[in-house]
Amino acid sequence: MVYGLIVSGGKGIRMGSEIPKQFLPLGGIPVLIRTLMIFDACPQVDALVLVLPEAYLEYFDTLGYSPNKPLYRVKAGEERQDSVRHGLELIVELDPESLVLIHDGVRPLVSPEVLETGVRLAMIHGAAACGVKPKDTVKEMGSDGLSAGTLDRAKLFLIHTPQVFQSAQILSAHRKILLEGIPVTDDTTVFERYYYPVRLFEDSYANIKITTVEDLIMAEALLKV
Ligand SMILES: Nc1ccn([C@@H]2O[C@H](COP(=O)(O)OP(=O)(O)OP(=O)(O)O)[C@@H](O)[C@H]2O)c(=O)n1
Ligand SMILES: C[C@](O)(CO)[C@H](O)COP(=O)(O)O
Repeated sequence: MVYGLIVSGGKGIRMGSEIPKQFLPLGGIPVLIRTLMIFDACPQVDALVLVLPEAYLEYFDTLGYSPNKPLYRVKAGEERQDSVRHGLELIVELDPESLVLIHDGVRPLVSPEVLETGVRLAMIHGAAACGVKPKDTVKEMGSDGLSAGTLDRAKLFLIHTPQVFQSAQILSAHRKILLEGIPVTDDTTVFERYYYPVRLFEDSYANIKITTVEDLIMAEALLKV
């Protein structure tokens, strides 16, 4: 089995909207529903696990979308890594041999090709994640606000989601990092700490994470391309 784990349990503090950003309309359709529709239409994905804030577990029904694939709802945790772990616990209980595509619910412009490539590469290499090369020069900045060198762009990769793993391995890695008390913002960081390097592959620059108001404006524009 291949599961799509869509983490949508955040508060969207940086967006500053009344409802969490995953429920805001993008071209008339809530951000999260756009993301779910792409996973629901993906032939490589068998079932969906959706992580939601506790207060929005039932609110989801009011959005009027019922996917064709089985959809399981899971309560979010305090941080993203807790939400991911909650989803993985259910997935491993359902099928310990499965693959999982972990994806931010607030990346509604992900392409079907990236889902397909992620699954294919994870089947070959064990784990795969998409991202893009930086377009800007990247500086290090000291705590004094002064420049402290320039990083070699050729060696840098800005990581996106989906990130694809064997469900049991990534759950075990998440449990270990929790015990170590290390905070993380993405799952490749967790995986490579206890297993092996992740196969990286290029994504579209359009697969943005909707974080602040500017991102919503950009996403609206990208929908028209
Ligand atoms: N406790 C959390 C925190 C985040 N997420 C999800 O992880 C993805 C990426 O997180 P981010 O953009 O940081 O979302 P928020 O945490 O909602 O944003 P903010 O930090 O501005 O509050 C989002 O789909 C978000 O809903 C989650 O499932 N559970
Ligand atoms: C997982 C992620 O989307 C990869 O770009 C990102 O790390 C999430 O970070 P955030 O701090 O939770 O926005």
